Amino acid sequence: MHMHDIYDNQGRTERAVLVGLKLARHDDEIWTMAFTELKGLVETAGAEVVTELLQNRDQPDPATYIGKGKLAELNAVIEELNIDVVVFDSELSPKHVRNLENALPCRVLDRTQVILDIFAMRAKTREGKLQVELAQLHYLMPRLAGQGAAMSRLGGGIGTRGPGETKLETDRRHIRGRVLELSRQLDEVRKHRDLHKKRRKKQEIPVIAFVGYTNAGKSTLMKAIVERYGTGNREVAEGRNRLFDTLDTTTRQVQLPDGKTAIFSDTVGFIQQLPHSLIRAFRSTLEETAEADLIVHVVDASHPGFDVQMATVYDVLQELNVLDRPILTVFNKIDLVPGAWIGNDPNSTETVRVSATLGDGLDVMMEKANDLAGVRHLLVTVEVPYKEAALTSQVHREGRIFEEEHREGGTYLKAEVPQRLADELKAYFLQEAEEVVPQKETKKIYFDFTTPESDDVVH
Ligand SMILES: Nc1nc2c(ncn2[C@@H]2O[C@H](COP(=O)(O)OP(=O)(O)OP(=O)(O)O)[C@@H](O)[C@H]2O)c(=O)[nH]1
Ligand SMILES: [Mg+2]
Repeated sequence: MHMHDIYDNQGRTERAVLVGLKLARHDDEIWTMAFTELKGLVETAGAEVVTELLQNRDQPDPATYIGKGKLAELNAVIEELNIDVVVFDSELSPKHVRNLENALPCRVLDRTQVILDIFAMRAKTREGKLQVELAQLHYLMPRLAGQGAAMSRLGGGIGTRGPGETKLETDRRHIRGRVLELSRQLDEVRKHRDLHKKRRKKQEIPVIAFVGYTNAGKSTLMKAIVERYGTGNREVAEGRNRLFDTLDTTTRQVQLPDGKTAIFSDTVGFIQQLPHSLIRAFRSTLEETAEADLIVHVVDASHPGFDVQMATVYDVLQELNVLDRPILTVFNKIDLVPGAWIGNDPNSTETVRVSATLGDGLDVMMEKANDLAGVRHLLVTVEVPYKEAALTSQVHREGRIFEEEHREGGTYLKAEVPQRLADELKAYFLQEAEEVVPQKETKKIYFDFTTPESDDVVH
């Protein structure tokens, strides 16, 4: 059971008006981007945005979100333009919803409901569907009073008009029961997945997770990589130019440049003010990221607000507590902005520029991913014969050298090297190699895309 709020019963495209409230504390650029994004979301959900209404205020009106005058104006617009649904630009409080529904002759939605609706349309797997329904119920619960209409859509069997106190209680109990049931079913689905995960861990296969803003190109990149380097199932759905195209996690096996197998995973994209009920419900999907050995942060470098989008992604990653992982930032869609200055990402371990559609930069990306994805490093103490000079210079290139001496039998080295190189050096070990435990530090969220530096210019 899903709420397809945007469609009416006849399946006719609904006519929507967007209402934006710009508060004194809002940053101009970020606010405008979020509002433009809301338009995209409403269209993605299938409605036609007929017009927009904006208001500047210090604070939202405590009763009706927008002021009384604006509300009157909105009423006139609804009448005149034959509007079916009003969409407000942020998450409305239960009180706002109640008052606005009473004051307006059409349906009232907020940004969160639109996102929930898109998720409901997209969910394909059992887990995805359960998660969306759970998020919808979490959103609905505190807003039950006055949402008789919403309840009838959601519950079906429940009476249509409310909110008599008794009915409200029945609704609450019904929803609570459903929440419990959904949580139980989700637990079951997840248990299965955990089994898979354990097996993977045992085989020491590194997991590389794509994260990024919605529409950044994660799926397109996944497809390009799997086509080139995939082993096993190479089917990946085509990326599409629409918001929240991907909801369910796809994982595929890929061969890294050093020959080792890795698992790449593509999952749901992020957005500003990702509804909290959704983060809660999708926590386990998002937490897959927490299991990853490497996080690949895909950025749409051609988007004018890509820095804001990056900050949003880092906010979510911080909430998921995964900023201690190595991060490879991939500036994608570079074909659309050739020569543009892009900037650095102080949060990432490495940066690379690619075009997923043209395939540019993928090999460099794979090499960097290879180096960052949990490749075990070992501290070796060796004496390499002089005739093996190539090996010595390889240690210089790939390792970190702590001691070096030219001895009679060869070059004495104490160095930290990748597992693969340690294997090659095995014959010359003077003592057992030691495992190097990677240092994990929590990074600070910090951005500065304002001052171009000469070596950051893309040629
Ligand atoms: N020009 C250009 N377009 C790209 C590139 N990579 C992706 N796109 C386009 O960007 C749009 C979004 O791509 P997706 O791969 O679906 O994006 P996503 O990050 O998976 O999006 P969600 O699943 O919604 O989070 C599609 O229309 C792609 O064709 C690129 O390198 N260059
Ligand atoms: Mg996708």
